[in-house]
Amino acid sequence: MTTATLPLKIGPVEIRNRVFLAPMSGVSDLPFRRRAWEAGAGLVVSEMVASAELCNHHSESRKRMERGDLQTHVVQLAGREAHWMGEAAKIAEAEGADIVDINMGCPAKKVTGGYSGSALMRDLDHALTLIEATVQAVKVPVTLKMRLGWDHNSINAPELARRAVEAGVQMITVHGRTRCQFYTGHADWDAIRAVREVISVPLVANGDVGSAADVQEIMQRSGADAVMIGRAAYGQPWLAGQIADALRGDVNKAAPANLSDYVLAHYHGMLEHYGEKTGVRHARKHLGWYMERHTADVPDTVKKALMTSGNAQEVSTILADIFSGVAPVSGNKSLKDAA
Ligand SMILES: Cc1cc2nc3c(=O)[nH]c(=O)nc-3n(C[C@H](O)[C@H](O)[C@H](O)COP(=O)(O)O)c2cc1C
Repeated sequence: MTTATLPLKIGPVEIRNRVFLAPMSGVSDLPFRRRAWEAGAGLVVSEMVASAELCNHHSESRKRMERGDLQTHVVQLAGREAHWMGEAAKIAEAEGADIVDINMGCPAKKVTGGYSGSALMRDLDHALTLIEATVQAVKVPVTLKMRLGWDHNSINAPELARRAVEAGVQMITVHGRTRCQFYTGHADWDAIRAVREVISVPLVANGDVGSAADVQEIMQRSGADAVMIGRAAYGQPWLAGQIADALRGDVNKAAPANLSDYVLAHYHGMLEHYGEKTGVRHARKHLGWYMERHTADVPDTVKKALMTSGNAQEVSTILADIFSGVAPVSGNKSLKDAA
């Protein structure tokens, strides 16, 4: 038993344990979050939703923030203008968000080029206008996810976290890399502690966590209250729940007993969520990750058929073939983006 298995409160929201699934654009859609939640993740967070697009009725933005039957729903917003952040937060709250999270960590040029995501860490006064607008717009708790800073010469996560909490933010997540590192090197778990020292609201540590031992170590080194897991969950959406089980000393109930049924259910969940045409394409990266993680000897011709077929029935048949009798492998490595 470690603190990672204890419940946590964010405002009025009860969080059942402290091992969370990270928001991942193009990955943590509703079908994936549902899998992670059912396996016992303490919290799951939507893909980032662009605030201006959401306000301008983009159907894709709505889809990214669907709640489905999730018990606790966190919608992450990205943006660069206070007005749109406030308006988008109101929409998210009206659509059932229990928590609104703000993204100040995304390093993608498409996002930072628009002065949102981690680019906001270069101008904290401006970042604060977005935070204040979001906090003032909604009654639900607002949380914030960030990196350590823009680069190693500008580590300002502690200052941003302190100012955000003063403005009313109720939980801070820190990915232990700078924006300029993108995903290179190793996340600096010790550096997150500087944020711990200036805030008393829950702190979530993130970056390169893939096992129960990692969870214990990052919490100990950073002083964080909880942990967020991203890429290590590729091909094993149950990972956060499995780690929470392990830390509780429970028999592992999170990993699927039958991988073939599990992958097929995830696949059909994606087809239902996106519609068949988009779903077939969107599912490919997940199917690639399942294969990479759990199978060793799938012939290239079969892989190719799986990754190129536009026929959902054909793909289902191949999947049943590949995964029947295969036992899930618990791995702690972060797989590369297949997309
Ligand atoms: C494909 C991908 C998409 C991501 N999308 C988001 C996002 O929408 N919002 C966000 O705050 N972070 C996003 N991240 C960052 C992750 O939440 C996390 O901070 C990062 O991957 C480090 O954690 P990890 O080492 O456990 O993967 C994304 C990361 C990846 C790999």
